[in-house]
Amino acid sequence: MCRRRTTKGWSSFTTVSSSNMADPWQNAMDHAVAVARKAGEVVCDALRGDRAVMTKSSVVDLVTQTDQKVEQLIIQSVKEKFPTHRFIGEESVAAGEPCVLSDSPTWIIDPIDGTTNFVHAFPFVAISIGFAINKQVEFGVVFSCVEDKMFTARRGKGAFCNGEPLQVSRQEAVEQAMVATEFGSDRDADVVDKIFQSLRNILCLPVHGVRGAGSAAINMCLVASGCVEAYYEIGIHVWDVAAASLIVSEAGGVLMDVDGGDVDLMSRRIIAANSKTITERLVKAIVPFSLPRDDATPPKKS
Ligand SMILES: O=P([O-])([O-])O[C@@H]1[C@H](O)[C@H](O)[C@@H](O)[C@H](O)[C@H]1O
Ligand SMILES: [Mg+2]
Ligand SMILES: [Mg+2]
Repeated sequence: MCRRRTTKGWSSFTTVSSSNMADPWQNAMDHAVAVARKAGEVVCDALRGDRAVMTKSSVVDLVTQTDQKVEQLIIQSVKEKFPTHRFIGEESVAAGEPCVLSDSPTWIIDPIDGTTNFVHAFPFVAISIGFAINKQVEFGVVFSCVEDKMFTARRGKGAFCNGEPLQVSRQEAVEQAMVATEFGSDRDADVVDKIFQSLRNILCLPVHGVRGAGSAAINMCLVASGCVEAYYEIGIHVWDVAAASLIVSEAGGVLMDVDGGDVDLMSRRIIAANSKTITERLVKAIVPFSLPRDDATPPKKS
């Protein structure tokens, strides 16, 4: 109990700590968790059936009807509860919607992160839902549905997997680190050469090992869980990493651009790591290159 001075003398009042204050986005976060779980059921059901494959930007950039169906399921259910909110969804952008992150409340959705895994029934696929206001991610939900792992983070309140708190690894010696990365879906020979050059540099640091789950969001949750020290990739999109970026930072991790600058979720490049020390070692080893930004893509629809 504290005392404060009023015009009529001293009165008592109780301080309210920020952790006691009602969270204005708790409803939205609960909804994200519920709809991610429902989406996970759809994805796991589809894994047991036929999965017809279509392609997008290249013959190895895959999409299925399940990606499109799950994105619509998520967007429709959010719209019913939060009709004024905006969306950036992977498959909506592929269909011509703009990829714009304004200051308005925006849901950033990857209906299936790991579509290539999904097509091959390689059991690491996730539903990723980030929520941003004023261009800052407020909460992130990544549901690795085959593993039945629900990763969540609320800005300033920590990161969790199935309700258990997450903490990044404390290992700061890169020579004892495990690093995750992906090859992505760009098969341009120059790009592939740069990816291999980075991989060679990192293997020769040396590191204990290099892994890749086939899902950017799951790789980042592995960083948050302390199973790998770092994940990096050039070629990801904002919907791959928005939710998981908060899960990593709330678990005590670091986010950076591959050139050592500030992370920019629209830039298509990221390092997510347990520490600044490991991140800086990786910056020296990665051969950086640039791709068209997500928010530079002109909308196909007027
Ligand atoms: O297309 P998608 O399966 O949602 O997402 C892809 C996966 O996260 C993959 O691991 C990564 O290498 C690609 O860069 C992403 O685009
Ligand atoms: Mg993805
Ligand atoms: Mg996807």
